[in-house]
Amino acid sequence: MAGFFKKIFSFGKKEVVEERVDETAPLPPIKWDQLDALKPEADQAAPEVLARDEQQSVAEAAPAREPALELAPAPLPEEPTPAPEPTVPPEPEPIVPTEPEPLPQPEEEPQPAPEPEPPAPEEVPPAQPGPSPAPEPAPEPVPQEVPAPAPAEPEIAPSRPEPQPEPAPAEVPTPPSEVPAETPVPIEVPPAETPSVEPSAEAEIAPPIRQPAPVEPQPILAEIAPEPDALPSPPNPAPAAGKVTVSKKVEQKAEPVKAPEPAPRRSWFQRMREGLARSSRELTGNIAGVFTKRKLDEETLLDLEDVLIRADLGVETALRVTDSLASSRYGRDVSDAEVRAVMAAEVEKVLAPVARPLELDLSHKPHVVLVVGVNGTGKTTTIGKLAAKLTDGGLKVMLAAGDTFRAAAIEQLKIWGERTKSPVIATKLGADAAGLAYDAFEKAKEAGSDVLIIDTAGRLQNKTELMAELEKIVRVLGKLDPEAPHTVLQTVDATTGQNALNQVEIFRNVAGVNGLVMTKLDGTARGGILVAIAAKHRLPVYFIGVGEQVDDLEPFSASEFARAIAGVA
Ligand SMILES: Nc1nc2c(ncn2[C@@H]2O[C@H](COP(=O)(O)OP(=O)(O)OP(=O)(O)O)[C@@H](O)[C@H]2O)c(=O)[nH]1
Repeated sequence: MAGFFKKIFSFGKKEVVEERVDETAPLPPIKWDQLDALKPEADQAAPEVLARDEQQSVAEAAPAREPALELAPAPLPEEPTPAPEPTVPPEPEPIVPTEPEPLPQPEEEPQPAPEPEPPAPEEVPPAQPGPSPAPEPAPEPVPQEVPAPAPAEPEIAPSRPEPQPEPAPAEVPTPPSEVPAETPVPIEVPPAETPSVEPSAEAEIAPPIRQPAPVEPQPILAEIAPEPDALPSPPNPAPAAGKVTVSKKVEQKAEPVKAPEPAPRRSWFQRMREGLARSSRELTGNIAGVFTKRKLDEETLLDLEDVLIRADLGVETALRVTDSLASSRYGRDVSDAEVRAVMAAEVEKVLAPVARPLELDLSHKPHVVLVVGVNGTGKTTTIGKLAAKLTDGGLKVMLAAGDTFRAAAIEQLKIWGERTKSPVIATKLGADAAGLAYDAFEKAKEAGSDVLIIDTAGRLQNKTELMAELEKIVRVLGKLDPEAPHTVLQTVDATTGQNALNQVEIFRNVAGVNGLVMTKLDGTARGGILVAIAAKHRLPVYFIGVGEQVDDLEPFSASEFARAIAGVA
């Protein structure tokens, strides 16, 4: 003590602070009376508050002790030091026993709590200043200012129930944005008053906290909204699926059928040239490649020979062209145009003998035309086209459905008969074709027909049966007229290439073919095969087919075909 007073008088106020730390052991007597007067309630509630604080949260207990420490400084130098001492021991003591206690405490307090709750809404206006958490710690640390905090304590209770009613109904619908504003309030409120209000307050406070939950159903409604949007959409797919798609398909199928109808406006020569354009482009292009800045020598001649053979013109025609070039232009510069001109001339020479018009001997009543050829080469179509020409020329025509193996072939011929106003003789499917030909010949005689055109099957799958059938037809017709059939036409599909040569060979031997119709010259790159067939078989080529329409059958012209395939104007 002596040292203590010495330092006070000698060093003054500054050193007083240092001495407090040094002399902690001996302390002046504490005026407990004054302290009790200052905080009558706090003394008793102190252990309870500590228990609450520890149980509820450490953060809450902290402010409760701080006021106790602040109470000590009130007596200035003497009290500050003792303050921490008494407060420190009570803290650990209540911790253990209070753990079970806090549970009953909230139960006891809630009973008085409900009482202030009802008045709470009435005191709402005054409570607003009170609800601030500040007053709660204030009463304990500042007993001198008791008047101000003292009333605040009773107000705190009502003020806390106040936020409860506020969030309950009114704030729930409000957006979650209000929740953060309220969150600070519940954080400060719970320490002292929550126990009394917890049962009801939590139940009521929960809703605002659960506000996001009620908000969630709203987005659910929003999700439901798009569904009804999908409902109105059905009207769109309905017309789209029912009308648009179907109409498109129909139009796509109808357009190509309607397209060929206006085709007749182009001349057959134009269609032939267009059809042979592929053959011509390939051929002339290759020729130009051979004769680009090159003199005519053995090598160029061999190259040209290869080009012509690959164009299906045949070896004979190719040699004719190269021999012609070598005899007149060997060793000289030759342009591709000159080569194409020579080629056109030589091809025309090959075709000219076979390019002959179809002659009908009407002394025969009827003149019998037997049409043969491999399936799909255009027999039935060619018969229809030919019947149209004959009927247009005033001739009386009868048709015979000799292809008894295909119902479609019979029906197709009947259609052509209706178009050309020509009667069609047909029998049941699978009947003897020779017997049908015999009956048709008799009926044509009886009807006084000028021409009888007989369709036949073209099944090369069974060549023996095919040959037997064709031979039988010819034999039966000969019984009625030794010279019948007077004309045997074979349809040759230009797209078949070299195989067409073999087909002509077969049918010529079996049926005595004496004339050809080259079909499908429109749009093929293998038109040169006609030259090869003409050169090899030397059979008359009466017509060429340049389309599927009734007027797409044209007389064959050697010069026009030669110029078209050679690319010569
Ligand atoms: N582009 C084009 N198509 C043709 C020509 N000639 C026939 N056609 C088509 O070729 C297909 C076959 O013709 P058809 O007359 O049935 O041939 P077919 O030899 O009678 O065939 P089968 O009845 O099976 O023996 C059909 O779709 C015809 O329209 C033609 O010159 N040019």
